[in-house]
Parts: sequence; C-alpha cells; structure tokens
Amino acid sequence: MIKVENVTKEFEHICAVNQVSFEIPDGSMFGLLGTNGAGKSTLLRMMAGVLGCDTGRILFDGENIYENPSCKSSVFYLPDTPYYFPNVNLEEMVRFYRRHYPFLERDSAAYMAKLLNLDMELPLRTFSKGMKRQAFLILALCSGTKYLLFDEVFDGLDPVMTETMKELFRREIEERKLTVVVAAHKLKDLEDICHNIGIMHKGGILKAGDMRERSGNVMKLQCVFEGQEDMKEELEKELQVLRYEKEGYFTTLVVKGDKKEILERITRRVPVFVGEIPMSLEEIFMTAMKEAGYDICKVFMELD
Ligand SMILES: Nc1ncnc2c1ncn2[C@@H]1O[C@H](COP(=O)(O)OP(=O)(O)OP(=O)(O)O)[C@@H](O)[C@H]1O
Repeated sequence: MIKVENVTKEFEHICAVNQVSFEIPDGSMFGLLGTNGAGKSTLLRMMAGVLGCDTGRILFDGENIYENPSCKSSVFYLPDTPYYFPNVNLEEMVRFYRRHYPFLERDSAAYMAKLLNLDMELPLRTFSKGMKRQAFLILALCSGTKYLLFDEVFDGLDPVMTETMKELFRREIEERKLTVVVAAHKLKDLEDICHNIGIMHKGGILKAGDMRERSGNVMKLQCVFEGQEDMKEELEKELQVLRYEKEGYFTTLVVKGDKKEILERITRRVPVFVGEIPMSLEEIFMTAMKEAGYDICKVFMELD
C-alpha cells in the first residue's frame, strides 16, 4: 500500500504541493489528474524518492521511500521524458536497469520486444516517440517491481498499442497485485483502467477516491420531457445545473446537489423518461475544476 501523508513541497515562492494526503491500495491503478502546473510531476518525483518532502512523508508498505535504497528498489519511476545514453539500444538498457532491478529478466524483455515488433539491437535514438515509450514500458513491466510510477503513460502510443499496454497492465494488476500510479492529461485513456483517481489543482488535492463513487454529489441524467419543451430556465431556477444539453427528444443534465431531491424535482415535471447515466472522467474533472474556479469561460473572461 502507498500512503501519502500530509506532503508539502515549496520551490522558492511557489507551493508546488500543498498538504496532500491519500492512500493507494495494492493491486490497483491510481490516476493523478490535474491542470498544468498543478503539482503532479513534483508529487510523483517525491513518491519516487527522487525529491524530498518539506513536510509529511510517503510510505510504501510502511517504509519511507526518501533516501531508502531498499524501498526504492520496489518502485520503478518513469518520467515524462526518460533519459537514455546517446547510442544505447534496448538490449543495453536492460543490462543497465538490471543493476537497480535484479528481477528484470532479459528473456521476458526480449519476448515482449518481439511481441511489439521492437528491434532490441537498434539504438533507441532511431525509434519513433511511440516506439521509445514502448521500450520504456517494457523495462517497467519487466522490472518485477511491485510499484510503477508513470508521468504520462500512454502518451505517443497509437490506439492499438494503448489497448495492448492496458491489457498487459490489467493482467499484472490482477495476477501479481501490481500497483500503478499514472499522472496524466489524456483522461479518456484512463477511463476504463483506473480504479481510483486524485484530482490536483494549485498544489492541492480537490478529489480523491474510488472511480465508482467519483462523481460525489454530482449527477448526470438523461431525460425526455413531454412536448419537447426547453426546460433550461425552469430547471436552473430550482437546481444547480452544471450542464444542460438538448438534442432532439433527449435532454442531458449534469446537476449538483442531493440526488433524491434532484430526482424529485425532475419527476415533478412528469418526464416521459428519466435515467441516471455514469459521468465520464473528463466530465468529473471539468466539474471539479469549475467548482475550483478554473473553467474555460473564466479563462476567456480574464483574456477580455
Ligand atoms: N525545480 C523547480 N523549481 C521551481 N519551480 C518548480 C520546479 N519544479 C516545478 N516547479 C513549479 O511547481 C509547480 C508544479 O509543477 P509540476 O511540474 O509539478 O506540475 P504538473 O502538474 O506536473 O504540470 P504539467 O501538467 O504542466 O506537467 C509549477 O508552478 C512549477 O512552475
């Protein structure tokens, strides 16, 4: 289990991470989402033990990772743009990484490289962006560590490769209780694989929790009202409507508040149909940002 306890990090006058706490259970994937400059990479670097915390601590199975080599050997960290030596190939990278991760088996890496059509003898510098990402994901998956930390994971991969990698992660998560933390912007890629998410903004965590309960007190509804009337103004008077969209017969609503009360007020209008539908990760993120005062309308208002 990973425990992030009251962690803070300041750079000169910037508070990059501000009193952040959450837990990640074993055998799960945690998506660390957030706006640009929210503090995701800084937090991830602290989780990898590369950077010390100003306050708080980060524990992996009860051990503080900072300046703790034995704890670090159970964690594989992949930064946004991983470093590799100028003329090195995947074969040599495997040998290099084996110094830190003795369970990394050359044969498993070669098997995966063959599966993904990557030539282990060619210098990494000749690989495309997506091929480089594949090479580092092979190293990560074959490292045998219990924990993987990624600053962007599927970035640069084509849709087929993204699904292939997801499937490999799913298997490892299920079979050997691998725990993965991913800092990401592309929320769609994480939708069907993350168990828990944390949304960061300006150094703090706005939301953290289970994907199934992630929408909290926000509800997405699809309704059909008699006579196709536009209910926007009427509903906005009584409910905190965050999104209203009407397409043909269907009205889609994202509403904040007590779920029972929302349904009661909507059924008072005698809809032909009303049903709750799950919110996408993007909608949850946008809603959390709107509540935090960071939304597209405001950005444009500030520009005017
Ligand atoms: N080495 C550093 N020195 C000074 N400030 C830094 C340093 N590293 C990060 N920061 C600042 O800390 C804040 C958080 O940066 P961080 O890179 O963690 O954000 P992020 O969420 O990963 O952003 P992005 O999504 O844009 O990659 C930013 O304001 C950034 O300018």
